[in-house]
Amino acid sequence: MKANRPKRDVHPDLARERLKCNFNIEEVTNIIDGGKDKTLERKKIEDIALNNGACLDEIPDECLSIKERYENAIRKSCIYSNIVRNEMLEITGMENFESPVLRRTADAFFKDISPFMLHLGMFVPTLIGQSTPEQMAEWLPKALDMKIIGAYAQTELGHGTFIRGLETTATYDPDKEEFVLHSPTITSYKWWAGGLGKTANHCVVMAQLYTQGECHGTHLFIVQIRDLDTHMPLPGIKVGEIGPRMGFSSADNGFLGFNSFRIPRQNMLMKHAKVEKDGCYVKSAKHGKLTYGTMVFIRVTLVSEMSFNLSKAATIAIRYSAVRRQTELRPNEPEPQILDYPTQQHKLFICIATAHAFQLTSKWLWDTFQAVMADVRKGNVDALPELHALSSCLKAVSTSDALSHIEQCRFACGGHGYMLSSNLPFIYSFVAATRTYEGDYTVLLLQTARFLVKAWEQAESGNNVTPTVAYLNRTANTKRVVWDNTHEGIIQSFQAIAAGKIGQCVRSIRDRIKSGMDYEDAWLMTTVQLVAAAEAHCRAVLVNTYWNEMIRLTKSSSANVKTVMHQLAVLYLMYWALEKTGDLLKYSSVSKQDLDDLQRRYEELLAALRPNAVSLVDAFDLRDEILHSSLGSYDGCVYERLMEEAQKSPLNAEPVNPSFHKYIKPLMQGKL
Ligand SMILES: CCCCCCCCCC/C=C\CCCCCCCCCC(=O)SCCNC(=O)CCNC(=O)[C@H](O)C(C)(C)COP(=O)(O)OP(=O)(O)OC[C@H]1O[C@@H](n2cnc3c(N)ncnc32)[C@H](O)[C@@H]1OP(=O)(O)O
Ligand SMILES: Cc1cc2nc3c(=O)[nH]c(=O)nc-3n(C[C@H](O)[C@H](O)[C@H](O)COP(=O)(O)OP(=O)(O)OC[C@H]3O[C@@H](n4cnc5c(N)ncnc54)[C@H](O)[C@@H]3O)c2cc1C
Repeated sequence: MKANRPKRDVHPDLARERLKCNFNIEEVTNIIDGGKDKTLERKKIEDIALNNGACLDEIPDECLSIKERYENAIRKSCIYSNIVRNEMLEITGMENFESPVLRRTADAFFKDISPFMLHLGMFVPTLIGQSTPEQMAEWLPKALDMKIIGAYAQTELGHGTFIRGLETTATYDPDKEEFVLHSPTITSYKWWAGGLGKTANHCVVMAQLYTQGECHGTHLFIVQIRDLDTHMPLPGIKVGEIGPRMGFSSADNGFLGFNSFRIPRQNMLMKHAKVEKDGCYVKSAKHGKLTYGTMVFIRVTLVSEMSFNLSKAATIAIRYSAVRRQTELRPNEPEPQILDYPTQQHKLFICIATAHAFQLTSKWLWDTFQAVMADVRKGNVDALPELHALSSCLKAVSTSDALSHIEQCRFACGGHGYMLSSNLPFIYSFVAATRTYEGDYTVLLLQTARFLVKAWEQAESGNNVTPTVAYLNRTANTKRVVWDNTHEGIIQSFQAIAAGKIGQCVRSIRDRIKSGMDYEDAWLMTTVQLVAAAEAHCRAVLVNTYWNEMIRLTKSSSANVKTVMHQLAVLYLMYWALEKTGDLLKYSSVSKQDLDDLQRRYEELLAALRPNAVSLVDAFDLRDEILHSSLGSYDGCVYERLMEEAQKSPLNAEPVNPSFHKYIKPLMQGKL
């Protein structure tokens, strides 16, 4: 089903906005993409995938029934994965199958989500990260060639966060050289896995491993759940879809139960531990948590995923705000564009800056991840705790911030932002899930806090700590940092806030232990503060990384690009400094006058960025097919598109709905 949309002239307000631009848009796009060559590659891939128009639906997805929506998503997933398999991977290379470009291009096909997303997003990365070379040779080509379709079934009805509490068992039977998978209770049913309900024929299952009468904790197994020909569930497998959700409507999130279901011994993913034929358990992992590797990988990728979602929301809201006019400022003057209101700029410019902050930080995080993984392959796991702490807090804070900024984008679009055709509700509900999945916000910040408390104790006793907490060596024993309103001063203040909060947590725990509590209770009573301390640490990492990366990446940029990139980074620092004035007053020497000055400079910066706002979102270079928005298209023809989308409502298919004759008329006539 293809729909041909009329080509329209660009709305004069948007055209005027674009004339005001004073920087080279392409240069900024190149910085976001990671270089000119990357931009060219992305555009080439987008052309291949999108120029055939396969992404457009005659009937909007949201007007379909649950079943039709799923079937349409599968239809498009097959078209899309064929394009990926036959054309795109040739350009990106097989090793880059999870490239953000593929992810971004997929959005043009799926306003919501593809049922294949978890196959490529988690099943394949788990095969790569957790298999032996022999297992990889067996499974990976089939998975990449879509000969098998997988899901990642870890979470159960009773446990998502506490992985050690999972109940599914995998008991080794040495006589048959098989594992017996079993779901002993209702709470042990696998629950939530994307693509598991109806699509997948295989999945990775996390289960408690039992061999020679002993439990060795959770391990990963690859399990075929459906017949490859008939697609019927195999005997011993109970599988289905979990029901309607806030978003992820077409991802057929599923449940799965095992009734003494047997799989060959070779189906345990044995990179980090194995079970010999005789049932002997051998652990080769140098770190107990390496089986959690796929989660760390996804947490790392989610930071750039948040940048992408925020850039979509910001593009929609800013283009709309340039076209929308509301309220006379003075009698008989034309109504201003709502983008001229500083309150609107306050809601929206931080979204552009945050998309940049997350994008630049995500590249740095990705490089860190790659370096740590290279060390792990050589047997050195020393940097794993820091990577876990870093990926946990950046996943938590980036998803949470993206969610609240996207909600601001919706507010910024008034009533029309509430329309599904604006795409903002889809973006919001997709991002809402990211705050929970792959580790809930609070839970992950508490993981970071464990690392920070240890680092603080090391710094306190004069030992050097790892790079991302190096600021503790400088600040752990200082009371308040001297306020300085330069960017260096603001970054140091964020580090002082983090150090101050971590130190306060350590003191609270110690005081509680002194007054008779054991360590676990003292920790538990301090968790509200610990979450705040981990968030503060994450903010310190974000402001520092964003600033340093922005300076590094604009070294050879033209003067005006340097200026606008600099303005965005300063805006980001100021926004968060003003959000955290209470903390600044507590942990720095900032005065009321300093804060008033900061507020004024922030407002001046909003005004300075105003003429470039539309061009800054143009620099995200998001094609209309990817935006899917009646409010955010490049031409700005908002009202025409809203009307066009309204016509597609199934309720408009007939002038009078049958319910009038069945119910309303009898009610009016007193005959009901
Ligand atoms: C054709 C169309 C295709 C279209 C798509 C194309 C594009 C494809 C590409 C897609 C790319 C990107 C998109 C991605 C989308 C993904 C969608 C994902 C959907 C969601 C999936 C899921 O949610 S899967 C389930 C995830 N579950 C969780 O995250 C659970 C959270 N819980 C935990 O992680 C853990 O239980 C815990 C960390 C909270 C606790 O674990 P545990 O109890 O075992 O540990 P302890 O608390 O006792 O800690 C012991 C020590 O271990 C340290 N630790 C813990 N974890 C780790 C780790 N991972 N690494 C290193 N160290 C770790 C912990 O810190 C403790 O240390 P000490 O303090 O030193 O003791
Ligand atoms: C859209 C979506 C897709 C998903 N896809 C998959 C998938 O493909 N595969 C898969 O295996 N799973 C998947 N999940 C499951 C997801 O990973 C879990 O829901 C997530 O990890 C949270 O776990 P939970 O649901 O058990 O929450 P809970 O842990 O029950 O959390 C409930 C509340 O308790 C709090 N809490 C829990 N533990 C603690 C603690 N120790 N300290 C303080 N507070 C705590 C949390 O902060 C939260 O407020 C998906 C979930 C969603 C929403």
